[in-house]
Amino acid sequence: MDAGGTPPPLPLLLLAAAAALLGAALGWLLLAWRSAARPGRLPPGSTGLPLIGETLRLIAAYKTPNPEPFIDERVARHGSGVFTTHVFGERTVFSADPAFNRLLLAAEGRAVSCSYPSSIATLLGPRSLLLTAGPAHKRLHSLTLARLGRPASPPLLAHIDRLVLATVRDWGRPGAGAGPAAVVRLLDEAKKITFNLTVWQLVSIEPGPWTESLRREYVKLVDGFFSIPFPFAYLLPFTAYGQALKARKNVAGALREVIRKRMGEEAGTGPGAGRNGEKKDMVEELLEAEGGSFSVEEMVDFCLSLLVAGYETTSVLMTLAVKFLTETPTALAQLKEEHDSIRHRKGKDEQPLQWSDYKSMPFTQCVISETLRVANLISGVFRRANADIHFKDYVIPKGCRIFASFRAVHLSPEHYENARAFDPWRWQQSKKEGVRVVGQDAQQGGSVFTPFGGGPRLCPGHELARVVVSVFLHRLVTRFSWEEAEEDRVVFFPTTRTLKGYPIILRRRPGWDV
Ligand code: HEM
Repeated sequence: MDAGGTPPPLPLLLLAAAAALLGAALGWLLLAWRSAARPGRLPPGSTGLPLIGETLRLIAAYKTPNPEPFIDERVARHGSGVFTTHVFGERTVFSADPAFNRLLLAAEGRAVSCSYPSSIATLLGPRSLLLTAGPAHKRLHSLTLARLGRPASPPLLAHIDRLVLATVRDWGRPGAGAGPAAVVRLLDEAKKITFNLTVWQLVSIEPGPWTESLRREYVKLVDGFFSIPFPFAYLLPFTAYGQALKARKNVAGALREVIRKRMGEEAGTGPGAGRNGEKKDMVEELLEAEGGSFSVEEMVDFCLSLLVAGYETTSVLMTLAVKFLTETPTALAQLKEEHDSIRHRKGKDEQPLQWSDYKSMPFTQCVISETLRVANLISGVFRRANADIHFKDYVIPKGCRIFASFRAVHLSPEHYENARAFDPWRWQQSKKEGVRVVGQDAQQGGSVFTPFGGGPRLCPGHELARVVVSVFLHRLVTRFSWEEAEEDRVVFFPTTRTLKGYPIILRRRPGWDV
């Protein structure tokens, strides 16, 4: 204001605003330059535009068929596999460096903690395994591993086989398609299998009207993870997030009812009612764990986190394995040979698969590893620094968000020859060289190849996912040949999947009628 109290003229205000904006932009540039130039400081980088940072560039890259340049260009520009950017409202250190990723995974719960946006945390529930930390996380994680880490258990393998067979038999039914051919959207079928399997593992309920109605609600809940969490969304049931909150309530309610009923039954039968002392499902495991100290709400959140964690990932893995095989006929032929020989050994009838059969699928394992490497279903994990982290010449300050990109490592020519091609035979080579290639492995293969993460949060479903996909491929390739019903492509935003769910035309193979 001037001495007379009259407001300054408009051009002056505009000038002042322009000066303020210029000042802010200069300050921004200076910060970005400082972060790029000073050793012993933040990793080099650019934080992009004020507020939105590089979010739009990241999203634009992931909306193309080839998102790699977003990371490639920054790694090349800054000459470092660890760089600073600003995405989704926050400054974030991005890591494309396997050594730093390894350090971050191992430091979970100490120097770093996993971090989810509050909108996702609300949908998961406060006691979800994905959100708990410290000793509570440790006991929940080992309980999960104890249950899921034994896919070799005969009842589980037999059940997976039964479930897959029931689904593929449906495809063979007259009416499922024209004549001997049926059109199926593979991703939808894979999701049905995955969901029904998880429900069975949790509460021993077979597919039927109850599981179908649970699944309908569950799908709305999962949609909420990728929607905009408007404030007071619970008052806005027409928004996707509002619907997801309502669906969460319904799914939790259905699980709560089953758990309460089981608590009543358990009180009548006493502990250890399962076969040979083996617990029949996850709820039985929880009811008896730690002297029965888990509350109903803890069990509900726990079951929900297992439903969420394995659903999309395993179903997309199944779908993309088939897509990549279809596009690589020599690999498909080799895979068929492997599975036909198992079937011939067992006879043509529907003898269930056994653990020894699973163990005689070495090429299938190569196909699964390669699909995981190329597809990067979990492209990386977010962590938050609990303390200043020193790596090379850099210091990542306490409180900073960090993204460990598995995708950048898996698709880097520095770590894999011809890294962007689907080549399942590369894993045969690595086996010859004595490199084991599963998640946690401390040897070379494991430290670079981390589709299932690592450290204290290593995916407890990693072996189970492999078994499910192997059984699925076995039943698919021994019974059917197929072709794409229409062109489909892999998309990466908001998650990796195929755009149309991969519709295929299936034909029963002669002599292997369903
Ligand atoms: C292709 C399939 C799968 C992939 C690629 C995958 C990947 C991952 C990754 C990368 C993590 C680590 C997250 C982090 O460090 O923050 C994780 C955690 C987890 N996964 Fe999986 N997963 C798959 C299948 C499954 C299945 C089938 C289940 C169970 C039914 C499962 C249950 C979990 C759980 C409960 C966690 C959380 C562990 C914790 O926070 O302690 N996953 N998964």
